Amino acid sequence: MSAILSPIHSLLEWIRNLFFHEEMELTLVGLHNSGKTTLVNVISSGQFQEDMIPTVGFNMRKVTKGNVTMKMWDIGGQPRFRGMWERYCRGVTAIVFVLDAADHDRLPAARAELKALLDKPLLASIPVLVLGNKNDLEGALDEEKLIHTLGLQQFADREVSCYSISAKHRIKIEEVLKWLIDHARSSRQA
Ligand SMILES: Nc1nc2c(ncn2[C@@H]2O[C@H](COP(=O)(O)OP(=O)(O)OP(=O)(O)O)[C@@H](O)[C@H]2O)c(=O)[nH]1
Ligand SMILES: [Mg+2]
Repeated sequence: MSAILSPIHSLLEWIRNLFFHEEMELTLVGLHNSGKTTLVNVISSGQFQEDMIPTVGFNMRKVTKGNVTMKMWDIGGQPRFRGMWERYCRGVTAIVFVLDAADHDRLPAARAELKALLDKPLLASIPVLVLGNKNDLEGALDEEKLIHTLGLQQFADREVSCYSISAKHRIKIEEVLKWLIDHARSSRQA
């Protein structure tokens, strides 16, 4: 057997070595077509599908990997479902806001929806992970540009992180999982 572990094996090994069983509840929100359901699929089964059906309402997926159980609420991003976002974000371990980092025309709308959500007083203490998805596409904004374009500096008084990822090519998925697990731990210790 090769001594060099693939990234996914080393991640699984790292998860198995966690002493505590971590339970976390996440809510994924963001404009439609940003890749929320794709990300949930990639995290839970490793499957990428090109032709996805838009989410109507929401899906819930529970997945256990090693010592970690993740309950993921995946909410539809079409305008008619956005009124549900806040309700599904209340009390979760972390909010994951996904956007299509290559869809420049819709970045202002993504910024406005993110701001409206983070302005909700009941969500003030919940950590937020902003994911600029589809970084495999030409013209996708990198982390620095995302922070600037989304105006993330205005949230300096709360826990907001931003990664540039590709659910399709599994770029930075390990870092996303590590961030989530770290935040599950800190919320348990709080
Ligand atoms: N190139 C590329 N395409 C992606 C990536 N992630 C998702 N997609 C594609 O983007 C489209 C929309 O993906 P979904 O996962 O359905 O998006 P969603 O955010 O769940 O959309 P709603 O359910 O309508 O809110 C699909 O065609 C996916 O194949 C990625 O990382 N790169
Ligand atoms: Mg969806």
